[in-house]
Amino acid sequence: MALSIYSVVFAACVVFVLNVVIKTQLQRRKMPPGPPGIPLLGNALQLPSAFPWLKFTEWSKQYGPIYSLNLAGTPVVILNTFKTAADLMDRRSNIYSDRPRLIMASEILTGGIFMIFTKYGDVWRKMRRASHEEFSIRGCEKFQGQQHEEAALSVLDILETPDEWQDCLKRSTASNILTAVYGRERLTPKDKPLITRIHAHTARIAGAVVPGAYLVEIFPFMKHFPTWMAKWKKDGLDWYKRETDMFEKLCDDIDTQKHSFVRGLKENQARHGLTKPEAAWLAGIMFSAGAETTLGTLFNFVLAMTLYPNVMKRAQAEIDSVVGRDRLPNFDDKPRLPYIRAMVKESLRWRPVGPVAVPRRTTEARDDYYNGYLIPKGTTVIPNIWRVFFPMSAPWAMNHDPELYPDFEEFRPDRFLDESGQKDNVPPDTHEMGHGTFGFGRRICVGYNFANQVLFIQMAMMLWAFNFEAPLDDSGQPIVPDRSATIDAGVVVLPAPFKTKITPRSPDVPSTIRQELEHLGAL
Ligand code: HEM
Repeated sequence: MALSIYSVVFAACVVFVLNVVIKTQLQRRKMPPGPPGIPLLGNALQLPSAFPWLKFTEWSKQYGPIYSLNLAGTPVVILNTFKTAADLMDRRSNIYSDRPRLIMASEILTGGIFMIFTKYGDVWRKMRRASHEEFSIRGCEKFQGQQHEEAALSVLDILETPDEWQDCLKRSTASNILTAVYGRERLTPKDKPLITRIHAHTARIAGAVVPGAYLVEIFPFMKHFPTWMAKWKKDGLDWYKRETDMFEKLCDDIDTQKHSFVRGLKENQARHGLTKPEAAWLAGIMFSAGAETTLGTLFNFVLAMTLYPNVMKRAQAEIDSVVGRDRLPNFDDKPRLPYIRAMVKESLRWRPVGPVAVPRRTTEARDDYYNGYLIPKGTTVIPNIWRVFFPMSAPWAMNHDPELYPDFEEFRPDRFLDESGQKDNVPPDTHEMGHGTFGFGRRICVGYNFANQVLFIQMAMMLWAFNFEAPLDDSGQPIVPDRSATIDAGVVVLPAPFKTKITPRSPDVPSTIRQELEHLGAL
């Protein structure tokens, strides 16, 4: 009798597993082509845990602009061109705007109100509307004064400690965001504990997203375990409470005399309808989402300046002819600095700090079809924005698409200018930006206007003030940085540490910066 119960249970399991395998295989046949996998696990074991986007690009060579994977039963679609991304994420955004479920990172550690992971629903809509208002192109103009001052101060910092240029930029990008969000004064060493705390918060969330970090992602029923038998859940909920207190306190303490994101949220609270914790977490995410991404892009810019002296000289010539040497560049110069505008685009295209943006999930409402292929409901959709490292016969990765950028590995800003060299010229389906680094559709980066402004003024000021060159070794040979070495820093991918020699372009650089800062009342 006992044997027959076991036999029945065993047979039921076999039928269940076979059913899943057959269903998955039948579904896969209708989906875009892709590498064959093994039963149940599909392609899960073929994907390396480090730099998986390199594998995505390698597969794209074989399977083209859109292909599919099966990651242990989860259907995944990889998009490798701007057109496929725009067709789906821009033009069918009602289906493609959700995020994959992240139980630990989104539902437990951040209470479901960490905007970047939030489900495509009412909370996200409220947050998106409120943040879009403050960070729209018009909204961002209010931050230009502060960004100008911050860029000038950071250039002065670099001038005084050129070997610590990375720390100087780190402080200035952090300062930019915290000043805009909370109306704080420029960061000083006494703010270090706060910055360390926010960085630890970001690192904790990034760690929770790593595949395999928490079993609950594979066995979702574990979310319902009581906290006494699930320490990971208790810790996560404790962190959520502690960090809610931290973000709420930061909002309570804002300087109401200064323009800031939080002041705007408070003034429009009734219209936005955000609860106190939702508003506090919305403000809090801006640092996690905006500081390291902007910083990484500036590191890539410095790398490019070190590798491409001719590009640097052309940019400096443009600045000198428009701005001159008696004052610093400012935002009013932007319309007359097309090459610098193109340089911002090229820095974001050349080395995107987020190789696969933030993955999406199709809504559960219905299956979709694209070019005759099935994209089942609940599919994870990954835009492959990354680049290729070496010439391939047919690589597909959006920012390094050889059909749009034949010399894709070169840093060449004038690819984004028309023949006159004055007007912007960008490929279609890139939101007029020339790259996919800020993502697509309704969930495109809400801070991109803010980031573009910071990048523009920071690059313009650095090029006005400095020359960058590869330093020499003991035998007088230039130490050329490795252009392809990268490190995965959790939230972003950065260039591996490299050295650059930074020198002022003329002896009066320090006095001109000081004069301007004194005039602004910033010194
Ligand atoms: C170079 C700098 C930046 C890069 C490369 C970047 C990139 C991205 C990407 C790829 C996404 C996901 C888009 C998608 O799903 O299609 C995103 C989302 C987001 N970004 Fe940025 N970002 C940058 C700067 C900023 C800044 C400065 C802020 C805030 C001031 C910010 C706030 C956000 C937020 C809140 C989201 C979530 C949007 C949503 O889910 O609706 N980002 N960003």
